[in-house]
Amino acid sequence: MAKGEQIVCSAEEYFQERGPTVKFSHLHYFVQETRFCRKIDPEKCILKDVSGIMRPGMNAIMGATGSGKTSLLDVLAGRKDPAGLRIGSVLVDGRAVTSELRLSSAYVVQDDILMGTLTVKENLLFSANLRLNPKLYTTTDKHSRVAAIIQDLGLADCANTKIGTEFLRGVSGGERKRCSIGMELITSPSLLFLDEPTTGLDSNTANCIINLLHKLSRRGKTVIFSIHQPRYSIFKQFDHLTLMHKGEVVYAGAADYALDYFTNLGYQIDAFNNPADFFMDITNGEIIISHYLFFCTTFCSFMLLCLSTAECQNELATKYQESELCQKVLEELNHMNQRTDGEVKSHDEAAKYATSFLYQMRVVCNRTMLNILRNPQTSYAQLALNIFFAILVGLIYYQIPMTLPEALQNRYCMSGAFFFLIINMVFGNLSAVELFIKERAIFIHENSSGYYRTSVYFLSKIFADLLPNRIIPIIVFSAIAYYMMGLKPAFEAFVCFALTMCLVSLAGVSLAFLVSASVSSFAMANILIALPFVFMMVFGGYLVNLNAMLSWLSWLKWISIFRYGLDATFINELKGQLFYNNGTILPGEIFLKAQGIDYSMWGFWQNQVALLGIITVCMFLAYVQLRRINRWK
Ligand SMILES: Nc1ncnc2c1ncn2[C@@H]1O[C@H](COP(=O)(O)OP(=O)(O)OP(=O)(O)O)[C@@H](O)[C@H]1O
Repeated sequence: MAKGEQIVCSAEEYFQERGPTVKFSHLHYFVQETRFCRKIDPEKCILKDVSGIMRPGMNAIMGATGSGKTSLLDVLAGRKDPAGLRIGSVLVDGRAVTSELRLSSAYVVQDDILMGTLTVKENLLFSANLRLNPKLYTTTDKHSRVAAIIQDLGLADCANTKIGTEFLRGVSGGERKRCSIGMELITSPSLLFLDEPTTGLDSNTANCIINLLHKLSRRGKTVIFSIHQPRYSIFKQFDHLTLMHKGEVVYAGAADYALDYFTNLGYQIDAFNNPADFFMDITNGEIIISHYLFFCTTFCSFMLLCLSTAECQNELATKYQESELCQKVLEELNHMNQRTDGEVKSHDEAAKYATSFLYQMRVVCNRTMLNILRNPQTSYAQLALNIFFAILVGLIYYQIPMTLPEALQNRYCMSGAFFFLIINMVFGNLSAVELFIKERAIFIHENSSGYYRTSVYFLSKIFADLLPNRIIPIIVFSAIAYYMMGLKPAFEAFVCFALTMCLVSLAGVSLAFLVSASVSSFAMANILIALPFVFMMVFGGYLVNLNAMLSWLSWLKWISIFRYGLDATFINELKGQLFYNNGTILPGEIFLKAQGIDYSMWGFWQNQVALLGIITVCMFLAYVQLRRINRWK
């Protein structure tokens, strides 16, 4: 397809490709439960011998909570850990589910995962920019496609409204859901999975969403979704119904035949009852086969009834498996399995992204910067905190004299200015632990849907966080504190001081990033970050004489951010300075020697190199941790 050929005015033309047929046979899915980090035996089987065929149209998966709807949907969409699928296979148009297939289909998660500070249109454009190949689609094409989707989903009125965050009221729940669906429709997928698209919406909005899906299905798409308790106007739009109970299929077939099927089994629907509610009542055991009613008149029969009701629920799955309906499906699946036996074992190649690394970098960095600009509280707070502490330190240690003993006491004694500065640099960056935790869900969703590479997300966050939240406030902090305290007047000395402060701060930040990428809760992150900071402070060599106590732990000073920061600041300040004591002049080097600090040129720069080393190692490990995040549902 040549570039530019995609400029289309109507959404209709985007959705012409016919959807695939999804066939799955004898799925047995197991999960390993854990308690106190220990595996509980035996494994839990959450899908038991589930088979079916879903063709282009509206395919609903219904069932009570915990019946296995989402699990089945995830297995079909290739989003569930394949290790749990012990028996059975899923074929999409006769092909096994690979990463490529996963990326070409659409998956709308239950909790809408959208960037709250961006408008509906900006979110859709973000998806278009990253998921449409720029070699095939011009910027105008992408804008046309976004406009068509906005029109098609009825989002025109709120196109320029922000989605909303916890601090900002944005679009309504229904508009949010439609925007989530739009994000997936950008690639005009022929196969669409939706996890409970109507949950949490009022009945009218739910109706609108289902109407929209119905419209898509009539254009040939295969729409597969899980749902519970649909009202009748929604239910009647289903083409195919899979009814689940405790991980087993109790009915799979045409939605409009389901009522006849259960009536044939002996269940009677009340007049005016909604068939969807009726089916749910049957699976929950609240409706019983009519001939059992006879026993209900006596207590004895009541006991019998209870037994038969419990049995009845398990029997539903057995009855379905024995039914002609199921036999037909199995026959068709057997036939297909024989034909595709060789093809199924095709290996899963790494998915290809629609856009290059640099292009992704540009788009993702733009969004991250926009997000920071529209949600600047953290950046403002960081800057304000640094200015406050700089003025505080400046006032406490205002114009430190060059006469002893105050000159040295105030500079480097345990309670001195430098220690205070370094502590502020390290602990002032605790907010960095939220970086990867806050957006974990959005990263997992977008990364596994093929928006961008992990490295792109990592680098964009690092650049976007480091500049506004770390480097700029620290330079401001250094300038205020340095000149208020009256430290060495040479400008180079100030530059070296500011550089040391930046490196100390970045070392603390990189450790926070590592923790942030490794855990998913703030509470855990706070515990994990406080521990190494306190250790580094204690074993930095200034609070405790390591040779006198715990000498076997003295090696910890080599990984102490505090030690490198303090050594560098002392050398920078004391080297070449003269101090006065009762008429005698003492060079700063004497004090450095007394402390055992190497004040040569390398002696100073080795601290910066060590800090850079800590930053590099922690950043690298943070990236590795981000890659290791479990993407399976
Ligand atoms: N990773 C897991 N570990 C333990 N149990 C699990 C896991 N995944 C699913 N289950 C269990 O499998 C069963 C089916 O879960 P599933 O989420 O598929 O149900 P559902 O029908 O979609 O429910 P709901 O409507 O509440 O979302 C539940 O009992 C659930 O607790």
